[in-house]
Amino acid sequence: MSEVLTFNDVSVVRGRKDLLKDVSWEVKEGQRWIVLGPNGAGKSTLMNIAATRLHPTRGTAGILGETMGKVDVFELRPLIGLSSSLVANAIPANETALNVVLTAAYGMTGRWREKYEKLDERRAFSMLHQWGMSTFMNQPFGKLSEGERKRVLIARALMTDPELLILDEPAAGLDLAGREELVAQLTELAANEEAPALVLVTHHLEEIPPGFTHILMLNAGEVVAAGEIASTLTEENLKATYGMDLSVREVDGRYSAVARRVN
Ligand SMILES: Nc1ncnc2c1ncn2[C@@H]1O[C@H](COP(=O)(O)OP(=O)(O)OP(=O)(O)O)[C@@H](O)[C@H]1O
Repeated sequence: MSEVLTFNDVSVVRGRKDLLKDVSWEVKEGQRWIVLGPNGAGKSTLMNIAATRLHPTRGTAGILGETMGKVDVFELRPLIGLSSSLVANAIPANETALNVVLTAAYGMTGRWREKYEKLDERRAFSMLHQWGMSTFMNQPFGKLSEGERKRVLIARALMTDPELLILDEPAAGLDLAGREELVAQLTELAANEEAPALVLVTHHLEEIPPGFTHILMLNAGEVVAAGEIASTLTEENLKATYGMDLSVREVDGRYSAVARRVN
């Protein structure tokens, strides 16, 4: 199984603060990871390194067999699909849903004067179709609902047929039905052997799609625990992650957590 991410003692320091501290993490081909942690734990910072948007201050970040700092990131980026608020914010509000997906093939966020291949246009349409968004192809991104935007962003992230797909809080802002539909689609994606390695950042155990295999738990920039979900997502590790006594339930591969009642 080949290495997708090999992070050794990765730290990111800004001023006197360690946004990440000595994070070691390995993601292999075929694995599906959840990254969990409270606000400010460093999840997005870690995803920005994995997506080659940020260099570690210390340590080494191996990405798809290359080492950050020793490789042209523009060669790596087409191999990494990223859906995040950072990407969403870079997209012009008047760009159509189809163009949002299509421009990923050219490493851009807005269409300008480039000429696109018919083949790319067909693939962009097919990606939108797969994520239930083909009827919105001509609608401006800025006029889509939150849930529709999330789907377009995932279609965009998959446009280049990446080897690693990073979804940073894909269910944030979705209503209950929207979340459940997304979890169902991500469950299908996780089960697809052709799908890239997956990394999904979330705050909520309810958003973990069945079929995800591993979890990385972060607190204050440090790894609390990492490993297979079944053995790692324990009440003890959740307490160390969130500083709160939580009671965890698992029903048919779906997880949930609530505060433990003190009698
Ligand atoms: N450029 C920066 N300079 C200083 N501090 C920063 C910088 N970027 C992020 N931070 C801080 O680093 C910490 C980690 O931020 P990050 O966005 O990675 O956390 P997160 O786990 O993704 O949080 P959330 O769940 O709220 O999105 C936060 O305390 C944030 O304020």
